[in-house]
Amino acid sequence: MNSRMEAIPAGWHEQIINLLAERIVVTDREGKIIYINEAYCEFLGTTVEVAINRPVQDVIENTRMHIVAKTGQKELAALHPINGSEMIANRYPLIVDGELVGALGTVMFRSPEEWRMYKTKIQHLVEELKYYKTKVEKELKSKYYFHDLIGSSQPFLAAKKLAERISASNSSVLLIGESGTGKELFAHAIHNHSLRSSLPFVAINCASIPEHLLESELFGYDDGAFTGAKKGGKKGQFEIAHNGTLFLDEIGDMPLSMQSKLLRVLQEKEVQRVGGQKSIPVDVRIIAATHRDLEKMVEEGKFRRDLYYRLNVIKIEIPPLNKRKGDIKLISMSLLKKLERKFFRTGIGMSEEVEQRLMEHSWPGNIRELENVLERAINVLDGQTIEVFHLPLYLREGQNSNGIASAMGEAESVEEMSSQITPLKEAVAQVEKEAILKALTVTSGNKQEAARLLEIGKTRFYEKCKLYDIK
Ligand SMILES: Nc1ncnc2c1ncn2[C@@H]1O[C@H](COP(=O)(O)OP(=O)(O)OP(=O)(O)O)[C@@H](O)[C@H]1O
Repeated sequence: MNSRMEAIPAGWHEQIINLLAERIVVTDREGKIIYINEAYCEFLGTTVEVAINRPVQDVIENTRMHIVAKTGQKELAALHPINGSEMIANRYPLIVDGELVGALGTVMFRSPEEWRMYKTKIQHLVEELKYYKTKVEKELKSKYYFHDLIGSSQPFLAAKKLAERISASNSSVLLIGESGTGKELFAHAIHNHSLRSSLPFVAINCASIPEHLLESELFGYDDGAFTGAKKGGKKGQFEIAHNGTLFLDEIGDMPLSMQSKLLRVLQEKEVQRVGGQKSIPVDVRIIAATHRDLEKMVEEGKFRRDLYYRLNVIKIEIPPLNKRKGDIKLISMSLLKKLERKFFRTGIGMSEEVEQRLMEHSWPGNIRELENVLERAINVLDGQTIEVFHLPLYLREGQNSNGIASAMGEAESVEEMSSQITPLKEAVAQVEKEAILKALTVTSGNKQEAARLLEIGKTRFYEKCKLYDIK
């Protein structure tokens, strides 16, 4: 029997490939798509004609195909978030005649039904895995000190000075600031500058812990507290942070039922593990942080007033990046140094035009967004100077700070101006769509984070994405 490929009629090849893997993409060494099948395009909400010859990162969110095409390192059964779901991706380097020529990627699941079934099955596990992964990463990450907090603008220095001054005290601290302004960095720095610095610093993100895990995570559990509980029980974060600092990030997202339990622990300075009887004394300094307006939440009955007072002993407001634009260059330089180490590069700088674009932007995602923009630029940079075309589209186009092109300034007559007026409903829809797209760019496609930036619930966010056909 002839087992050579030539024996297979040419017209069969594509169908055979499609049967082997429902969604398939092939790139060259530069990460440019040279083949993608219809099923994959359909799933991505694009077409083969649009996708072909484009950089794979522009077509497939969160892809790493261009990296595999460069490194030659295969990645098997990797979790790949697409369209808000975790898919399983395999990425193989393509080696022809001993030479790395590109990469081949497949995504599992043959039908949306199959994918939905799988998704329901593993959703719980993925949530838990994500939570523990972030926690481990955080624990391994180097700790920050006040000198790591870059900025010389007046409002920033005032916040930093206050934080430094109160470090030695044992009072609770409430850090208020938009997402990505550096609240976590402040918490680290306060701890490292305090008398507790050699003792544990435990960070916990109240928004990212699945609700059913929060209580046992904070307070621990005793042997046999629930099915699947570890033998011998488990310490909670309060016990682990004993004598040190407990950083409660996103405190505004803590469910009301948990708020009462937290308040009790703060008042009594002792915890009771889930399923346990014993009270365990704990001495922890609390640093809480949120991007939400807690006072408003208290008024609306969404946050306990007594807990708010207990946490809000020392309030530090961290200014958003657009209120300290003078710091943008300094912070960018410091971030570039950090990124140079990460990517084993040296001497990376930015053109004046790029600096100008960075100054003009409103930075809804603050320093985290700036960091993402620079990291993306380094990824696509061949030389040493970041130019405007290395920036994401929304910064390249020089939109004004609201992301809406300023048409008014260009209009010459009343007639011209009136011809530019769109029905309000349409205009609102356009602004909403742009805001969602921008939030998704800022968060590198993370829908949950994008919803948070836009300050709307996840359900509303998904409804809007559906309405505006945003995949
Ligand atoms: N002043 C600063 N100088 C340099 N880097 C900073 C500064 N502030 C924040 N960063 C960087 O910006 C990123 C976001 O910071 P951080 O996680 O502390 O923000 P956050 O306010 O806690 O965000 P979130 O509310 O979303 O959790 C981090 O990578 C951090 O290293």
